[in-house]
Amino acid sequence: MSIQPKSETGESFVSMKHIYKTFNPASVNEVVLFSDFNLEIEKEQFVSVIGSNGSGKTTILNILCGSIAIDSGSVSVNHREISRLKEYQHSKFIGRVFQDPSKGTCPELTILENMALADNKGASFGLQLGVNKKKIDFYRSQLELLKLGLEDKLNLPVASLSGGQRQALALLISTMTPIDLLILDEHTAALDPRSSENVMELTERFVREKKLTTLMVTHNLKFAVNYGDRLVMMHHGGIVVDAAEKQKSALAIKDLTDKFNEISVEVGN
Ligand SMILES: Nc1ncnc2c1ncn2[C@@H]1O[C@H](COP(=O)(O)OP(=O)(O)OP(=O)(O)O)[C@@H](O)[C@H]1O
Repeated sequence: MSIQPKSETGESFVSMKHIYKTFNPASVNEVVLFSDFNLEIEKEQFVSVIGSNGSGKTTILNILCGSIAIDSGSVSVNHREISRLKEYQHSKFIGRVFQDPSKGTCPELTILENMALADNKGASFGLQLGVNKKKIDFYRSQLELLKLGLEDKLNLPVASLSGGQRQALALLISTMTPIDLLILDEHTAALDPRSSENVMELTERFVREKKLTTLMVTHNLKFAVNYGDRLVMMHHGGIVVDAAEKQKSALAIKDLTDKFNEISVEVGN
């Protein structure tokens, strides 16, 4: 796979520059997390992020999604500064799949209703079922991509699906409309080993077929090594390993466990 070059301005597709972030400043609970943190991601690159507990992985995702404000620095996606946008505005161009399978979908709604909601980016779905056969056919064809037989269960409430099926549906829903960035927030961590393998394989297929720029946080070293084009390891708000292409292909889980012994990262789920 070829990674798209930087734009004419030399800026990467996703860019976090000179980020400073302190939680609870000037209090006993003060946490100085980022002091001049930088991360650049090229278009269509699939980056896995691993790291010690509290190293700042989730905060990076929250900053990109607008749920945490930075103290200073700049954040751009698709060459547009986004750090001052409201959180809801981010969902128009960023898809996020969470660890908790109940977060990406509305359990009490059917598969069809969930897809219609996502298709309208959360606006009242007002789907006129009788006249909107074209849309339903489209949703069915999208569900076929999952190879889980859900295309024949459109009217089933999402609550009755397994965790793995829900995560697959959440992945589909978050990438059904065009997005600039896909964020995977430990999205296999709550699944059994077999389901997490299946969701990971589906993730890889979607990322490649839909040419998605992707940032995945995981505690699963095997997934970080086996999937993606680049592996970033974090510790104490900084990047301690950044391996891409040949360097990443040469990485073995043992190299990472050795490196991780000192920063105690769980291996596997
Ligand atoms: N909203 C918040 N308020 C106060 N402190 C926060 C907040 N969010 C994160 N932190 C602190 O920032 C640090 C980094 O947290 P973060 O959740 O980003 O780490 P992480 O690398 O995702 O950790 P883990 O692997 O344990 O999920 C932690 O010390 C955490 O307590």
